[in-house]
Amino acid sequence: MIGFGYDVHRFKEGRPLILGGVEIPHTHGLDGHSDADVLCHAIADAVLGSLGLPDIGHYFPPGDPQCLNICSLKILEKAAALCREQGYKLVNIDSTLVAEAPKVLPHREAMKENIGRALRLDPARVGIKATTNETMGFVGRREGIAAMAVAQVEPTGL
Ligand SMILES: Nc1ccn([C@@H]2O[C@H](COP(=O)(O)O)[C@@H](O)[C@H]2O)c(=O)n1
Ligand SMILES: C[C@@]1(CO)OP(=O)(O)OP(=O)(O)OC[C@H]1O
Repeated sequence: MIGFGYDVHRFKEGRPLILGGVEIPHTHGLDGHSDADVLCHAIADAVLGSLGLPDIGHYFPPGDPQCLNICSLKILEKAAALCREQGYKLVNIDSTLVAEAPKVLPHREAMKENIGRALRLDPARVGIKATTNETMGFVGRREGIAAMAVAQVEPTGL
């Protein structure tokens, strides 16, 4: 079974930029109630979607004081735990970050390690790609970063 996830967060000055659990040096971070890790959020929704479960807002309600600045790797840990509880295991993840800046690919290996650890998945099975939006739209105007992800799961018995 497969699932798809999409998320977007707006840039905000004075916040750290966290992507895939890695703090990436940049002029702006992303705004959010959590750590605003747009990549982890998209991947979590892809995992939850593959199982037909509700999205991350159901498990981590927006505005919930317990979610304030939460490390989004914890959200991935929860999604992976739900997957195991349902009798499924993750096969692989693929994802794309859409950001005009900064360059994120230099941090790819560190992000893969973090995400693999949180999901209990071999980092070699965590795909992370990046593209600019060629200066078009809100991403092109450097207003924020978007992320898309797919997840594949299969029954544990296979
Ligand atoms: N935020 C980004 C965007 C892109 N990259 C890398 O640059 C390559 C070229 O991107 P274009 O949008 O100009 O085609 C892309 O394939 C990525 O390898 C990046 O690291 N960070
Ligand atoms: C995880 C949550 C918790 O507030 O994080 P946010 O930073 O609000 O991010 P968003 O992707 O807008 O919604 C998901 C929320 O459930």
